[in-house]
Order: sequence, then C-alpha cells, then structure tokens
Amino acid sequence: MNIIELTDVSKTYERNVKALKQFSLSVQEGECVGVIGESGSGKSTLAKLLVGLERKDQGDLSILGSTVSLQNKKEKAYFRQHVQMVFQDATSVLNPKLPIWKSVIEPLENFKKLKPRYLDKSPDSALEIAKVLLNMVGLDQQYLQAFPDDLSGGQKQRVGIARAISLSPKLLICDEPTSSLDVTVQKQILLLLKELQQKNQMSIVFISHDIRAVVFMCERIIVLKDGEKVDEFLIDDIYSNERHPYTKILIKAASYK
Ligand SMILES: Nc1ncnc2c1ncn2[C@@H]1O[C@H](COP(=O)(O)OP(=O)(O)OP(=O)(O)O)[C@@H](O)[C@H]1O
Repeated sequence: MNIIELTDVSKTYERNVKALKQFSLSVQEGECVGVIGESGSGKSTLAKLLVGLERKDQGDLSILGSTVSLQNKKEKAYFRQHVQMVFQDATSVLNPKLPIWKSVIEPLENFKKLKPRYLDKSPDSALEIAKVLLNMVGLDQQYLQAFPDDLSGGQKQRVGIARAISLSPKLLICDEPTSSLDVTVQKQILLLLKELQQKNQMSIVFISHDIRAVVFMCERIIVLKDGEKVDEFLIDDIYSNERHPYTKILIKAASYK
C-alpha cells in the first residue's frame, strides 16, 4: 500500500528561490526511502512539506490513497496522526521545563481516543504509556522524571524518537536525525530507527547529506540537486553505470568506490 505520495510538487520561497521543482515521491508500507543531496538541495523543504509544516505551491499530496490539501483541522489532525517527524536536533523540540515523561506523551494529548498499536492493554496512566515508549527507544526508566538538560545528545534524540512514535504513525520523516551526534551514537540511533521500522511495519523517509547513513538505512534512494530529483535507484544498483554523474560524485566523495 502507498503510505504517502507527492506528485509534481513545487515550492518557491521569497525572491524566487525554487527549493523544490516538480518533485514526485511515493513510499510503500514498511519501506525506508532515502533522500540525499548537498546543502541547499531542498532536503529540509521536502521534510517540512511531508509533515505539513510548509505548504506546497503546486502538485498533489496524498496519504493512504486520499489526496489532502491540509486546509482544514480534520485533515491536519489525520495527517499528524499518521506522519511524524524526527528532527536533527531533539533539543529544539523538547520543552526544557517538562519532565521527559510528559514530553514523550505530549503528542497524544490531542488524540485522546487513539489507542496506539504498541499498547497491548489499556494503560492505567499517561506515565505508564511513557514507560512503554522509553522502553521502546532503549532509554532507562530512571529518565522519566529527568529534564532535557540532564540528558546527552543521543538520549535526547531517543526521547525525540519516542515522541514521534507515540501516535503509532505509519510514516516517520527523519531529517538529518544523526547529524548533530557523535559517530558512535549515530550508529546506535540508526540501529534503533531500523529496529522500530521493522517491528512496527513503519515507513521512513530518511533525509540526509550522509550517504553512508542512507545506504545503511534504506532500500531505495532519491538524489536531490538544486530542488530536482536527478536520480532514483534501489540500493543494489548503487554502483550501476546508469547512475547520474552527480550520484557518482556523491558516492566517490563518501569513498564508496
Ligand atoms: N524559509 C525560507 N525562505 C527563503 N528561502 C528558503 C527558506 N528555506 C529554505 N530556503 C532556501 O531554499 C533552498 C533549499 O533549502 P533547504 O533548507 O530545503 O535545503 P537543504 O538541502 O535542507 O539544505 P541544508 O542541508 O543546508 O539545510 C535554499 O536555497 C535555501 O536558502
């Protein structure tokens, strides 16, 4: 099943900056699709369009087979429930004054009737849900009452991921989720995302300038350059001669070949 589909989507900012040009993308259930490109290629714009934080100028956006314009509250809520984002810097999404357990369950507050798939029984309290979520992201229960400042960068990113999966989304948009972390911690976060994707049959759009991380995570890769899709291929075809010259440059720069 197609979880999300963008068709010929364009986004132009002020002063005629064309951040995305007639871009199309579809993501199947349980699939991880990578998007790579250099700084300024339009990756963050794409991420924001995919979670409804930015409006497209042209083109279509559909989720679970239905076209959405994100013009009304109902559509926005439906979208938010199914598509969540993991940001580059978790610090920016965590309220420093909220204990971790509250941050983790915050998205659920607007979806009182939702029964997330990861709960096998009705929880006794919101704290119980937070415990399950921390467990899912491999964070010790001792951090439930802690505050963001008490946590390392990697731990904060785990909290950011717990928050993002709290609604049992069908799709996770990961925008450079490991870029601000140390190398060893990066690997742990990638492994966690992969595990969550597989256990929960979740789809991921993994956006990064780091081709190694994208290759590790994804089955299919899209290459963005100046707001345009210049290449799209399955991971097995990464070394194919058919690759776009720009893709070859990116691969070479990452010393893959
Ligand atoms: N809010 C905005 N207003 C005006 N121009 C913008 C805005 N956001 C992005 N841009 C421009 O749109 C283009 C694409 O930017 P975008 O941030 O999507 O690229 P990116 O690939 O994520 O880059 P980076 O990795 O540096 O964040 C750039 O030329 C950028 O300057």
